[in-house]
Amino acid sequence: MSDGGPAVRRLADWNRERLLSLADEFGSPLYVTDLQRVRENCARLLSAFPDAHVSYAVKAHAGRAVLETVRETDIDAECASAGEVERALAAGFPGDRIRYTAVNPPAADLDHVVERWEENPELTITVGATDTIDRLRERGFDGRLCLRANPGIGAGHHEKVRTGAHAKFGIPIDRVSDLAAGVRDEFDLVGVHAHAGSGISGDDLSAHRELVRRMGDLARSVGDLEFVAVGGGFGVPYREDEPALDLATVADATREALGGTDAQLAIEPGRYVVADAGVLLSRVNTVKAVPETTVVGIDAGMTSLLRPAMYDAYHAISNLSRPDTETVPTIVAGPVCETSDVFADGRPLSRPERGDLLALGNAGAYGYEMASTYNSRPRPAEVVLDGDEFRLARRRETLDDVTSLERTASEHPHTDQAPHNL
Ligand SMILES: Cc1ncc(COP(=O)(O)O)c(C=O)c1O
Ligand SMILES: N[C@@H](CCCC[NH3+])C(=O)O
Repeated sequence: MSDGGPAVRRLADWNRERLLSLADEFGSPLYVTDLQRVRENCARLLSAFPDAHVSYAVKAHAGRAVLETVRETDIDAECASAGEVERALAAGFPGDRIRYTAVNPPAADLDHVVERWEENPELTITVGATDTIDRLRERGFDGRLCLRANPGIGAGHHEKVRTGAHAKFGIPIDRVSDLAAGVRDEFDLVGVHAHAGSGISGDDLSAHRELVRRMGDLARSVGDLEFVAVGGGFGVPYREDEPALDLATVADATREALGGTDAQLAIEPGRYVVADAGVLLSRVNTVKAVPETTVVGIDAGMTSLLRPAMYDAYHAISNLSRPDTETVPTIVAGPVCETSDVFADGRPLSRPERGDLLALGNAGAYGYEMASTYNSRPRPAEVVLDGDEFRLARRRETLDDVTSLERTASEHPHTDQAPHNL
């Protein structure tokens, strides 16, 4: 199998001098995304799953440069909202390479996606509730439909990302066959779908296997389907000593669990494509010695990278400014007024000093995408690398951007005394 590049890319594999100079030029906090690594990750997926249909879960990183890079491979786009569909189209994905997975979709999303479907009739819509089918019907949609099952099995790195057993997602799997028979005349029923969750590790593929087995059974019971999608969720090593997921093993386990079916296997990884293609650079502004540790205050916070605050997620951190000095235990914390705005506690770091530049690894997936402007903090900029070239891909947000939606009472006087004001 041609693996398309080394399977693990650790923080130490990034070019330190290059990152230092990018932060000097573009400021911090700064996301840096390496498109060549995105390509390598896509190539590894395609070679491990040569017979599968592969879509990229756009939610992991929806930046234009990443989407264009993925589009140039044979990987399609799996979108979670009208906005993501719009971004996929703008990045050049044709409609037949876009799958929209609707989760309790707001009316505006359905209006928009159905409008796009009218122009791109090969676009596929995946639904996880009969309400969504009714609402699509009301809008005149009769195109490619996929039914999302709730398989009753969740997996993932944290309970908040285990979707497969949560009632929010999908139609209970034992009802899907009947529903499929009922909607076949009206829609072009092309597939069934499920997703266990995000961050499945190679140590335990049992949940993944069981989900795929149930989906194989479902595909056989529904019959006459183009594809059976078993979601994404392939994990990457966040800790320095964690091994990489062995994709060949996952692919073998998936094929074996699926069993014989005419429906093509479909997968939709997000994290695997972009996580190790991105780092977040952040400058130290405060160094405070406290009993037994040193608090290192940095200019990135939970508003730049939410994962540690939300999931207690681990991201490798390195002091790029002092690669060779002895380490001290530290607490690395952001500028947001929340106790959870801490990236690491007890982490050894090369003696940090004010002005040093830190890098946080594996920030390419669910990094910028989950950033916010809480505490009125502008979101970081993003630079993309491609070989020796680099360019600004998303400019830094400004304070004017953050306040731009504000309207004063004199600009928008509100005279409506209706009950909804109460
Ligand atoms: C339906 C669906 N597909 C794919 C993904 C991508 O997951 P991951 O980034 O873990 O591969 C997600 C996110 O968990 C998802 O909800
Ligand atoms: N945002 C999550 C992944 C969940 C993806 C959405 N289903 C994470 O950072 O790990």
